[in-house]
Formats: sequence, C-alpha cells, structure tokens
Amino acid sequence: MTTTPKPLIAGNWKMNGVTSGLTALRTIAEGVSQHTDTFDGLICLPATMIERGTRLCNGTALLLGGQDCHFEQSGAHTGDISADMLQDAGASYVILGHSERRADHDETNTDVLKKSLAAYETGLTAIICVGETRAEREEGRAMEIVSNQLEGSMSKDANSQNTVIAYEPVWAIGTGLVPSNHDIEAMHGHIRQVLSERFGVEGESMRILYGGSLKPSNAEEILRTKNVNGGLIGGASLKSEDFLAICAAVPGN
Ligand SMILES: O=C(CO)COP(=O)(O)O
Repeated sequence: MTTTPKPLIAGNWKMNGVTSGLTALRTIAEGVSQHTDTFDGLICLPATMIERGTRLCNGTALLLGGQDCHFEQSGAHTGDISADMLQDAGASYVILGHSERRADHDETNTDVLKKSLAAYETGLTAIICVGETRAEREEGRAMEIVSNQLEGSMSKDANSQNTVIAYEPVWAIGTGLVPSNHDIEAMHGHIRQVLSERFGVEGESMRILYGGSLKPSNAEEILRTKNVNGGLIGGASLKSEDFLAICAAVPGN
C-alpha cells in the first residue's frame, strides 16, 4: 500500500550564513521542533558550519545536511568533502546535482549518480535535483529534460528512504519567477510517473520537493499542489521568520 510521504521543508543556504546564520539556525530549530508530526525540517549548511550547527541544534528536531559530496569517501581529492565527512559533522542529508553545481562544476548525471552511491553507503539521504532551463521550457522540452536527468542521475539502489527528488526549474532559482500552479502540478505528476514506473511502490512514496523562489507568499498554494511533498528553499531559508512562515503553510499545520 502506498503512503503519502511526510512533507520535507528543506533550506539550502548555499554559500551563505557565516555572519548571522547561527542565530537564525537556532530559531529555525526551535520553530521546527514544535511541528514534528506534520513535516520534517532540514537545513543544508555550508560544510564548514555543519559541526557547529549540530552542537547548536542538539536536542531539537531540525535535521542538517550538506550541499554536495565527492563520490569517494577518502583519498587524494584536494578541497573535496566526502559523504563520510558530512556524516561525521552531523549531517543526515546531502543535496546532489543542484543546477548551480551542474553549471559551475560541469557536474553530469553520471557524477550525480556516483555521488548518490557514496551517500547511500554512508547512510545519508540524497536530495537529487533536476530541472530545465528557460530555453528548454520554451522549446517544449522540460519534461524530456527532467526525465533524462532522473534516468541518468538515479541509481537502481534509490528508494523512498534514501532519496528525495527536488524539481527546481533553473529559471525560477533566485529570480522571483515561479511556474504556474498548473505547470508545477504537471511536472510533479510527470516525475511521479517516471519514479513509479522505475521503482514501483518505492517510487510512489518518494518525496518530490519543489524549489525555485518559494517564499511565504506563494508557499501555501505550492505546498498543497498534488505530488508536491515539500520544498527546497534558497534565499527565504536564510531568514528564520520567512523559513518558519513557509513551514506554517504546510497542509495540516
Ligand atoms: O536553489 C534553490 C534551492 O536549492 C532555490 O533558491 P531560491 O529559493 O533562492 O530561488
């Protein structure tokens, strides 16, 4: 029997948070801890902040994650961070294949798949990001692009416990633009179908997050869209009041 997944409200702090971040993190952790029955709360921190974040959030329900990992657990890879290292610092999730990493570091679907295997080996849950560019949407290829990314970035070992999918249209990230509700529903329905065909019952209960200019003013409508099982939030996750307002918009909260 398929169960509707518990929503996940996840923040991606990207390369931010050093100055005022830890105060905001504690406020977020306390806010999230009041609603553990309706959703899971997660903040994916810069790797250097995870250990301090772990100490600061001790005793709260807030989960912490990283934003990338290497596909190997150790070795001669100057400057890289492994899944084992993230877990050692207190992370339980890792974002993989974010469009900024695909663009800035030429990450391919194969790279993302290999990284997901490292995450699974360590016991981290991978948040695998997919999404089309503006040009691809205008050409009518958004679904085809996302299907290819899912096919190439996900290993056969993915299941509803170790993997979350985040649909983040590249043109909606940091721009204030969001797809229409109709388009979000259509894409999430498409992703659900792809996941169900490949992973069966596991694919039916895998969480699919929406990301891209998600904010308090649009959260309620987006979060109650069919097959939207939470959000991946950039800019608005840096401010505790905005992140908690998005959390408050989770259906049933
Ligand atoms: O990239 C994102 C989350 O991973 C979304 O960023 P924004 O919420 O700032 O648009």
